[in-house]
Amino acid sequence: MPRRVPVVLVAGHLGAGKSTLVNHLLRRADGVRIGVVVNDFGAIGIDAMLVAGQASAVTSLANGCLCCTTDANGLAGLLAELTAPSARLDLVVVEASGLADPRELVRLLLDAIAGEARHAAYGGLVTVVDAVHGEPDDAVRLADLVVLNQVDLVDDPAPLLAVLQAVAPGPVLPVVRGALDPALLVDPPARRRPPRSGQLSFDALLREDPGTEHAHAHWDSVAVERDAPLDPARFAAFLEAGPPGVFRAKGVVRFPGAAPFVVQTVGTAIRVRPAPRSVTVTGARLVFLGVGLDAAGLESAVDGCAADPAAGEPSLLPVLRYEESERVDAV
Ligand SMILES: Nc1nc2c(ncn2[C@@H]2O[C@H](COP(=O)(O)OP(=O)(O)OP(=O)(O)O)[C@@H](O)[C@H]2O)c(=O)[nH]1
Repeated sequence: MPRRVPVVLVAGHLGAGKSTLVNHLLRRADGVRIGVVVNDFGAIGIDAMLVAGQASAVTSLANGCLCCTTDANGLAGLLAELTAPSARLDLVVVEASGLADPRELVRLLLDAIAGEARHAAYGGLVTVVDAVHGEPDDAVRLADLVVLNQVDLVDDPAPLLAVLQAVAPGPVLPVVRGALDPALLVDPPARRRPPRSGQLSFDALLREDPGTEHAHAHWDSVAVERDAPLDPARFAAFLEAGPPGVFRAKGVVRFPGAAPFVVQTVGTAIRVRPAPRSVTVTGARLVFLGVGLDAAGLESAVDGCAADPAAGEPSLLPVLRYEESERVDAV
């Protein structure tokens, strides 16, 4: 059955390192098939990438500029194609022009998902900030993930990091040369197989060359499992608040008197759907992915969502308002 393909928006000022980050994702895709929408083909060296098989699909908007696309048509049609099951992509990355208004971009993406691009899912707004000139702006305030790039060019990135952390709703990840791990954005596909012994894949060969790439910046994942069911209102409030440091979360959860649900979040964008019948969980099985995660804090926050056995069967409405249509499987 087809699944939804996350679409990630990459925003940031001119020269912040957006193309460098997209390049890194492509080089280090490690089996994740990435489609890219760019304004400027030159910046990424797309032709070379297609020849080398690094980019699975690369395209640009007809008028060449995402920030000038006011109708969802240009973007929605493009995303519908890239996320169609026949395109067999795992992730689509849209690199915005440095001039694009991030709020407008997110609106365009959500309109596209609600309309023509029905196999797409919101994959998050990733805002690239350069450590030399960066400052908190709208793109930071809206970001699901802030990538603080070019930290090699400053003596101490800590003061700007603290400022960004204070205003950004999600995590801030300090990196050099856009070294963001695609696995933070999307789960690596199950079809990926290790290369046969004695033979390096193209991805692996690229990784072998220490001159081409920096290692991914460090991020965390925390798994929390509980046997008892959760309270829908408490759990929804926990997700809506955006647990500190979490970029995305996924898992299965059971509420009193109901069959289990699959839950996925990116920032505070929440999606739930009934779990397949094969899923047997009495409480919660959740994984949180982010930066600087506090495992004990997340565990106690999930404990705080426990249902009160004496309270009977609570209403599922606080959770069901995030239920997605049945048209396609979730990611
Ligand atoms: N020293 C250093 N240079 C970097 C880093 N990241 C990117 N650069 C360089 O910074 C310049 C700008 O990077 P780009 O990736 O083109 O920036 P961009 O945000 O795509 O720029 P526009 O497309 O003009 O908006 C390039 O020369 C990169 O090689 C970094 O972490 N450290």
